[in-house]
Amino acid sequence: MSESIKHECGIALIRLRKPFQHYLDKYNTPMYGLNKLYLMMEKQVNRGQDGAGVANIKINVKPGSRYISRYRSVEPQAVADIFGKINKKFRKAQKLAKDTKRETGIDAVHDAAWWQDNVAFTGEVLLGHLRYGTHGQNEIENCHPMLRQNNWRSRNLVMAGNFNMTNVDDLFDKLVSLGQHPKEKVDTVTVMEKIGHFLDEENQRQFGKFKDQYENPELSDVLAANIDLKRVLERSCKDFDGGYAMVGMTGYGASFVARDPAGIRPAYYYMDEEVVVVASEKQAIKTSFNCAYDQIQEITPGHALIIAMDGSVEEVPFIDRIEQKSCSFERIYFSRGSDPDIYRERKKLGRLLIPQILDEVKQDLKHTVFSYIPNTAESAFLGMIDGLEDHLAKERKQAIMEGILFEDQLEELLTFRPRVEKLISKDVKVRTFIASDAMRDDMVSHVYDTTYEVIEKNVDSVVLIDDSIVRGTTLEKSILSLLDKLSPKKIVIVSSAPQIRYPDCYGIDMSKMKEFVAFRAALALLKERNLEHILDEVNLKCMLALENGTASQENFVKAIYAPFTDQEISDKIAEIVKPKNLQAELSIVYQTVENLNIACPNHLGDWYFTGNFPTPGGNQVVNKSFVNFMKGIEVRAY
Ligand SMILES: NC(=O)CC[C@H](N)C(=O)O
Repeated sequence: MSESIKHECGIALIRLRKPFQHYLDKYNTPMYGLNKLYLMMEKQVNRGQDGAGVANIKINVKPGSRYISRYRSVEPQAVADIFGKINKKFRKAQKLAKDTKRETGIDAVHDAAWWQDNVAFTGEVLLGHLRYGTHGQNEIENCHPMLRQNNWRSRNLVMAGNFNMTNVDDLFDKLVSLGQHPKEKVDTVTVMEKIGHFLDEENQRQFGKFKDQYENPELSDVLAANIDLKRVLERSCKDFDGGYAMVGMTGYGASFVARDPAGIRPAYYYMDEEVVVVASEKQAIKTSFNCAYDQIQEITPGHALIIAMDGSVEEVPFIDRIEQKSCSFERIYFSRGSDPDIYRERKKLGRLLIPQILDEVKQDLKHTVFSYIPNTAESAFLGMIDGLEDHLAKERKQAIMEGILFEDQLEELLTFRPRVEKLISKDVKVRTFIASDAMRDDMVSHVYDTTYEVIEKNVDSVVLIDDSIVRGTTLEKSILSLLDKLSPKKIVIVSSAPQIRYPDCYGIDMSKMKEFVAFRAALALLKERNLEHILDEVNLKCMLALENGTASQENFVKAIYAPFTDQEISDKIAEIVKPKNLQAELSIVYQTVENLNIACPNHLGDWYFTGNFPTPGGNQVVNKSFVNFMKGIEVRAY
């Protein structure tokens, strides 16, 4: 994407199912799990750049030894920073292990017990998280995994998630009404405290059951063997409204990953005899464990994958499912495009745009050059070119069938290829020099480089595909002017995603209406057509509904867009982003929602395009977001 919508988060969980000695013997390193975790995290840095964190639990430790380790970082290269520290620790430990051998004769280097007794991060359960915050600042305290500690092993909880709750304020109030005094309002803490509260209760319940049968020191193991995590999740998550893939590790080594009932946020898992792993993206699992794609399963929405202390696994329902609406933005943009399904879907998105594009260039392929915004739009671009080839094949077939061609015409018809050029490349280095003064816009325009001399001036049209257009600022401030320097007759900007009209509230940090160029277009059209009273009407409805607690029943903001066709909004967007001195004609083509649903049939969550929120809390957020806009308040609406 030429302008980034803010990313979300990524999770990675590994459970080593065999004794630690197995990995030490087989892979000849005490860092087998850590190395895999590192890989899974590096393969998901696309999901969050604010910070990262890892935590580790050792399952069999004597009282008095540490069994939870954690590192977090908000450095620019957070994952490398964390693993750099861990590696340093292990280098030191290797040395210590060799010294131990020399001094005592014990072969510490190859002894799992030695490693687990002496070195942190040698536990069997490993959790990694990449963060792009939707709540709270980008600070180390807000980085996951978060800890809820207790002297009872089975009451400890370590949590991380890719999530956003629409009702986190209500959840917080509930904690207070339970008599708690939370030390923070950060959403991860709130969610963890909620789950932690019911974990405590479950501990108490089991304690009550067994306290007469066992001596207290034995109870720790008895509790661990009997805690019912499904029950804990059922009780704690029932009033969550949001999108989530929440990972929890307990102090005794059992872990879980709970996925929201509409399957909004992604979560995949793989297991074999050695490991159980969970990640936000299939590709991270595939590359890290070299398994086959069909061995990687999706966690069923409304279900939790529970990995018991003994390494056994079950996938259990913990909340009633609602209509599945998995986030389509994962497919369009967020997730890595090297996942074969996502790659195919992105190509299809490009291909489905062909009829609209041909209309824009009046079928004149001889004078049209196709290109793309580098990186993320590449697959959609390839699909678009496939679509053009199909279109040409059809034309050839028709002409041949009609049989009215002269030899030179036939020659031309058979040899014609779509004109594909790389017109724009990204010059990443320029970014670091961007200053916050009057030079900024000029500097921004140099983040991209253009290729000259491939466009026939004032004759050719340029079709440029991007994966989405949120604010339109990069188009306005750099891309359009750059393209215009090539002097095309017309510029057609194509978005492989539909118009972004509504905020997200399920994990993507995109919550302010004013930021969306589609919203600005609707505002401009309302003004032009003397329909501005609609703004006040919607505002009143939203405010009333928010006041009397019915705001989650309906998305009133849809009325803002209702008077206009998609085309009218697209045309207005083109006007808004058009730099004043642009010579070329400009139009913008957006994917239709119907075609998006065709291209990504298993990811029908499209609330940011349609306003159809999958949970009631979504309506509440969009209504509030609108009221905030009208009041001129620039805060997140959840
Ligand atoms: N994008 C996310 O999933 C963010 C997780 C969580 N809401 C946070 O802000 O830390």
